[in-house]
Amino acid sequence: MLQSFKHLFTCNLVLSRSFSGYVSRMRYLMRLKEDDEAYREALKSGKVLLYHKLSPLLRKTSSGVYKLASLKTSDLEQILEKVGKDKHFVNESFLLGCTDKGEPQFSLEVGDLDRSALEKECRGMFVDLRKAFFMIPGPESPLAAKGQALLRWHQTNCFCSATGQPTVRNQSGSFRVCHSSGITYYPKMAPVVIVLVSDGSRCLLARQAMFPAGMYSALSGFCDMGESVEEALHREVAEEVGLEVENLQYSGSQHWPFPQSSFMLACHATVNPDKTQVNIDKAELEDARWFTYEEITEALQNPPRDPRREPPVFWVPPSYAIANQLIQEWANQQQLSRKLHRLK
Ligand SMILES: NC(=O)C1=CN([C@@H]2O[C@H](COP(=O)(O)OP(=O)(O)OC[C@H]3O[C@@H](n4cnc5c(N)ncnc54)[C@H](OP(=O)(O)O)[C@@H]3O)[C@@H](O)[C@H]2O)C=CC1
Ligand SMILES: [Mg+2]
Repeated sequence: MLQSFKHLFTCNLVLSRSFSGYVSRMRYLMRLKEDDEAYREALKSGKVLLYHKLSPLLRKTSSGVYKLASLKTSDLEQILEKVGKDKHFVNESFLLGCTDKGEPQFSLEVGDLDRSALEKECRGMFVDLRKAFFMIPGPESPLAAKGQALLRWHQTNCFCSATGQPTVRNQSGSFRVCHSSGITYYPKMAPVVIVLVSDGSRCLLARQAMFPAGMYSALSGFCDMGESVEEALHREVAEEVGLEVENLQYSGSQHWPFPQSSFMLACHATVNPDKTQVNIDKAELEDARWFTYEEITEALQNPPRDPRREPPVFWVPPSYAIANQLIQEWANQQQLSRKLHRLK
């Protein structure tokens, strides 16, 4: 028996050597989710992102740029003790992923601790996530979002919905179990369709009353139970602006942490250019209108610095939102077809 395990172990080593770095990292993360001992070891050598009441900790670099602060576990233990918390509190961290170099990353909620004392000790500041997205480099946004989403999910899933009994997390935080009912709960995202509708020369953007002043985005909506992406997309456009879309084209997807975790599925679609009259559902939308290529390129080229303080008349969601990707793709497509048209 022992020999066969040994054999398996050797095979795994050989295999992992032949894997690409990406595969090795994914296999490593898989192991950390399942093997508590390996998880504890990883936590000792990993880095932790701190959140205070779900706001991530940022640090200003010497070049004046803000970045997500990730603290070495040993440093964090010392900081915790300085602010009057047991160092073993780091064990409450959740596994987030690992860097390209295979360094494990974790998130920890420290909302019960004194915010300013922590900020001083960590040489950083806790910033509301929406605001942080305007400050940190684009590639850090998904990690900041995931860290917050995972913490929120654990905070709001402490009890079993069948028995009302407390649920218990596994070590890595990849699920929670109710020992009374035996039900395992995994972190969830709600599927949402988002679509940029074009009539060939203009695109349709809308705003909800709760959006920041002047911001217009692509149409979006939660998928109903049992719906396909295509059905949800047709229904949402019909409900919100009274149009029938065709030629659906998938663009990409994104995890979106606000207000709860959504899984955004982004598509392009067209309408018949003779049937573009919008009929807005005022319960959902404050406004929806067609924008020209010139209006869109102007908005893309001049994103507002601080839209909540100085909102422009019209602006589009920032680059970390998948709506921005859709709008950018549409503008590129328009530019190309205009060039081709001129060549004819
Ligand atoms: N990343 C991006 O680029 C963008 C992301 N989004 C995100 O997409 C999500 C959906 O967009 P939105 O247009 O508001 O959606 P909908 O058009 O479906 O309308 C939202 C309404 O659906 C109800 N609702 C809330 N949560 C759920 C749920 N989990 N399942 C079913 N219905 C629900 C709410 O009703 P009630 O309030 O009555 O309970 C809410 O008023 C939002 O979270 C938004 O932040 C939107 C645009 C761009
Ligand atoms: Mg909507």
